[in-house]
Amino acid sequence: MGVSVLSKMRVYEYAKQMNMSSKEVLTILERMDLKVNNHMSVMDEGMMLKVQQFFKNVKSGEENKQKSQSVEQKKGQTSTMTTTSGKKQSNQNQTSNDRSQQTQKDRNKRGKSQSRNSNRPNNAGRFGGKNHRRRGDRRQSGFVKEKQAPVLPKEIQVTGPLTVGEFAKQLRKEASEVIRKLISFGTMAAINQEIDVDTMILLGEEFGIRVVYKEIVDESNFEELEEHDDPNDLVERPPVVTIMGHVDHGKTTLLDTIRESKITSGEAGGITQHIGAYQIEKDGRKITFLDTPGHAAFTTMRARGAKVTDITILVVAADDGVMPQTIEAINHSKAANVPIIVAVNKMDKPDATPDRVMQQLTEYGVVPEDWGGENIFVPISALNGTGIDDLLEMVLLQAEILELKANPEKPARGVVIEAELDKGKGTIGTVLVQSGTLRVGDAIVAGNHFGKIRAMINDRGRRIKVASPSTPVGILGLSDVPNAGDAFMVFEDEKKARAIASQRGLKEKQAAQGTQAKVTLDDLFKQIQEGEMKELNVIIKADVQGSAEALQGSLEKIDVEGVRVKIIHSGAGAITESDIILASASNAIIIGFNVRPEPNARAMAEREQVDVRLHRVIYNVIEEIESAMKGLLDPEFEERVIGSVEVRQIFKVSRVGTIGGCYVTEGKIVRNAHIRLVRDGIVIHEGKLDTLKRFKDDAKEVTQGYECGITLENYHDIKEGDVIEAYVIEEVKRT
Ligand SMILES: Nc1nc2c(ncn2[C@@H]2O[C@H](COP(=O)(O)OP(=O)(O)OP(=O)(O)O)[C@@H](O)[C@H]2O)c(=O)[nH]1
Repeated sequence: MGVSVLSKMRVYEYAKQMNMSSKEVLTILERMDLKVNNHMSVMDEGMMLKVQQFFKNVKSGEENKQKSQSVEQKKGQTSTMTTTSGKKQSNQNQTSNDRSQQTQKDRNKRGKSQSRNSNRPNNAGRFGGKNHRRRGDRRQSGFVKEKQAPVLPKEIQVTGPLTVGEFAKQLRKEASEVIRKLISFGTMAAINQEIDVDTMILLGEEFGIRVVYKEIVDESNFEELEEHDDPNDLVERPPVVTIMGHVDHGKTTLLDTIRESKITSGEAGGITQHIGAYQIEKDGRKITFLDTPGHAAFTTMRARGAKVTDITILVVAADDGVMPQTIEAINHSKAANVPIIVAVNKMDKPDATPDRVMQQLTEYGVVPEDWGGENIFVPISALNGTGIDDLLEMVLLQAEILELKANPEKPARGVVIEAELDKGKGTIGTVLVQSGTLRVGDAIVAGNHFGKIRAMINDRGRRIKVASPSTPVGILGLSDVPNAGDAFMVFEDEKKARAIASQRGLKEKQAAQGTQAKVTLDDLFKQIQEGEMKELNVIIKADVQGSAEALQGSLEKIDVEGVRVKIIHSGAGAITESDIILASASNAIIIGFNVRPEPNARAMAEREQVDVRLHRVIYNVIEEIESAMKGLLDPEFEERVIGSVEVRQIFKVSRVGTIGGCYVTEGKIVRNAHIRLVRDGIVIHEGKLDTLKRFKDDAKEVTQGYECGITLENYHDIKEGDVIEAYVIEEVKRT
């Protein structure tokens, strides 16, 4: 840098000389672990040099990245003269360019003079006057070298994190300017480092440019869409309650009692319609109950990603206490983060012992408030109705704590509770509206199906026209039957709904197809030729992470006539069942590098027809895959595993070495077999047997279920628990 430095300077002086704020300099010093107290602290020459070096690094990084761009710019400067060195000059330029349109001659003239201007190592134009020239000089030679000042955008849109360089480009600013602003925020970032949207918005404000975050929305994936509501639009919504508990503890009786005693006001006399959920009113406030007792429905919904329940009522019979399904219900609720209210039922029975229930439940983390816990316990009798009012009050209290809210002023979204095909009416589905308001006539997608809502009925069998958040409602008009737990959403019209539904159907089909056609190296060439294969999915399992990475690097370079290898998973360790599941689900082959499949994984690979290739030399893996892609895979020999033995004891004998006391767990082991020694799923030695003995005698082979003594040729590091796999090499006749 061309800045003249004294051997010592105070931070603020140095900052001034560098045309920076003291805070910026302090931030840099702090990040570089150069301790100073404040702007009055003294910096020595070493410190100054380090700060300068930092800027040099920033600048060289930026220059490398923008090299090609700057070449272009230079070209532009000499040919069209529209690029200048400062904002004001840019404006002047603009005017002169306007004027220059008069004659070609004029343009050429001005061009020459401006070309000289913009190549001068001086930024005078930026500060618009002689007085600032010195300062401009310093800037130029020191930190920010502004080559251009294009018209700045008023607003830019970003869709996610960007690197400093990319963001600067969008702002039409130099990256170094952005870096400098970041430093003033106390953040040190290099040109290639990513910055998040919030930071971009802040930076934008600093530059006077509005940064707007624009979400890329895949509407066909609507269950993943997050709700963004203005808090002012949110209104209270009724809680949605699921009743769970052990068999015969009184779930159905409780659901019936509640329904009969507390039907929504104004609807008395209606005939109960089973639609999978119902709503009651207590003290003018509503509660929605899912009508399918037990945790099966709860879990099915959750497995499909739906979060429906706000509160669980756990029914425990006071005469029976905590039973297996009580515990399951607790675990399901906890896993879903749903608060539990305990209804201690059958209190009318003489042998009811509620204290015992409370005591038992504490063992599972469900503790009454009186005992310092956070669960509400309500003694009830579902049969004769005592305690039901208290229970409902507690539900409302819990709902209040949860502050359940939704925005009713938008198209509805929610979950399918149940659906079936009615011969006369077509698909009848019950949906729970979770946000927005559902209306007759709405175009809707539920699961992979679409439709226009022809009619809606409530849990009293009455026709209704609108359904607000937390309302369960039966709908008519879907093209087909969706699954319980499927998400639904309203779209602007039926055409859009149809398109979204078909997109979702296609996605599902593709996902399902992926699990069917299994790729193997043997038929790879055929599939490539038929144009079915553009990418070979591969899972790598290796003895150590390093070799997995090396193999990954080599395989990713393979390109045979446009077909490439895609590594979908790689890791260290034995090939496990979950590797096989992944391979099967994603139509991949597995490469084991110095590792073996676990016994269960081996069986599963056979069942799932997953091609598992085992190797010890990277080159061989690459060759095998390349050959398979070219249709040249035609090995004349193939290994066949004949048996597996487990080392159960170790004997060290001088002059003989280490003898493994073994047990044949699978197949047989023969004296002249090839072997590999496997420890924790990893091949640690490959070679041949030296001796194979039954008791004291040499044996030619030992079969499954028998013990034997084994020594290996030139290898003595056998350990208890090792597995010795025996195989033979056989000639393969290919058709
Ligand atoms: N005495 C008494 N009996 C009750 C009470 N609640 C339920 N019962 C009886 O207990 C038995 C089982 O009740 P259900 O409501 O069917 O129990 P559930 O939990 O729904 O049972 P499953 O549907 O089999 O899981 C029935 O005979 C009910 O009449 C109660 O508060 N007191």
